Amino acid sequence: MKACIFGASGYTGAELVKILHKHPKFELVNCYVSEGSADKNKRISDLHAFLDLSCNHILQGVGEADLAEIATQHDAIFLALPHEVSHHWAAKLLNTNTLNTNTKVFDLSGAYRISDLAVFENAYAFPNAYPTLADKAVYGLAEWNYEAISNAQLVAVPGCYPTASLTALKPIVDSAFLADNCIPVINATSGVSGAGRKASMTTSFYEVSLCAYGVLNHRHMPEIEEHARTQVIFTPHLGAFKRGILATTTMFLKEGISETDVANAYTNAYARSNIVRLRNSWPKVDEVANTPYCDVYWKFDPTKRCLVVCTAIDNLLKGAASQAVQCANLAFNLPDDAGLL
Ligand SMILES: NC(=O)C1=CN([C@@H]2O[C@H](COP(=O)(O)OP(=O)(O)OC[C@H]3O[C@@H](n4cnc5c(N)ncnc54)[C@H](OP(=O)(O)O)[C@@H]3O)[C@@H](O)[C@H]2O)C=CC1
Ligand SMILES: CC(=O)N[C@@H](CCC(=O)OP(=O)(O)O)C(=O)O
Repeated sequence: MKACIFGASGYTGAELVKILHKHPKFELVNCYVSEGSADKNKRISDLHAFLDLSCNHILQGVGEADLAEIATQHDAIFLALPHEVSHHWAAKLLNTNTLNTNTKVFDLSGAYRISDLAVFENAYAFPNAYPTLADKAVYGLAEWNYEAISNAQLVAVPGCYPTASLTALKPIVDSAFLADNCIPVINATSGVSGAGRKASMTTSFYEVSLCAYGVLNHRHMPEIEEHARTQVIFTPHLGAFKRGILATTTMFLKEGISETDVANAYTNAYARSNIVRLRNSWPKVDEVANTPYCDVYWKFDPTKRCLVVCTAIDNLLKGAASQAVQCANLAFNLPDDAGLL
């Protein structure tokens, strides 16, 4: 299957290049940046020296006028672009007049993750101009949506914090174990690569120090709430490390739920997955950095009825690029972990 990446010079784009270059079934044929990009015409392995030298794709500058033709040339199209750009470009690429019947788009941005368009506009500060497409987009939380992803033409790959948070929340919420009136509390810390490659004051080396941000108004809170089907209190933090997220989710469970019930909920939910790993000790970001895994560990106090769950992922991989490839694998009838482990 022929694949291409838009935004290949960015942090998640480069991780996609690394995975697809070695993937047994996808052939990476084109890597794109914007028409005016400072990185246009550079070799991707010169820009990101962690890539194999054999990965010698030249970054091609493209604009909206090129999309119709590009859509006919690829089976799998990965968008590692800013939200506003993905929002328009996914719609252009999926124009039914130009689309190969089998072409599928995997959008790493937040443009199509929230189905309620008023909630979306409030979180992203721009309206979704393509409600029909938004309606068709499938949320790519791989372990929870195998079948819908297999049949999707547009997959909205989840955000990094929502991936870590939902992996902890969903086994409990879907089992109806959450105590009445309990609003789960999620505190999560991300490395600076979560903010992307473009230089900014907040991610500059001298400025970064462990700190909360986006308190009670981060755009990932409504994304988590929609897909967990519960309200949450989500507080992100920026940590002084490069990659990884540790999310700690605290919730109260209904009376009568036992430690075994909790263990069964997680074991059953992730029995099929080689990517979500139920651990025997508290996960660390360094143990998942540069891997596609999501590590999970919990402790339940039946007397207090309090459950604390820690999940750890690499924000650039399970939080973005490797989950996008998990979705592409499913969409092309491959095992979800093909080319990832
Ligand atoms: N970083 C992370 O941990 C995660 C990121 N995401 C999402 O994935 C997407 C990519 O993120 P990330 O890789 O971090 O971002 P980066 O800032 O590192 O990369 C963005 C890429 O988009 C390209 N780009 C920027 N503006 C335009 C434009 N107008 N037209 C075409 N291309 C453009 C850039 O190249 P150039 O400007 O040179 O053209 C670059 O290749 C974002 O939507 C982000 O929200 C999702 C989950 C986790
Ligand atoms: C540390 C940091 O800045 N993280 C980013 C989240 C990155 C992510 O998941 O991206 P989406 O934008 O695709 O949702 C943030 O808080 O905005």
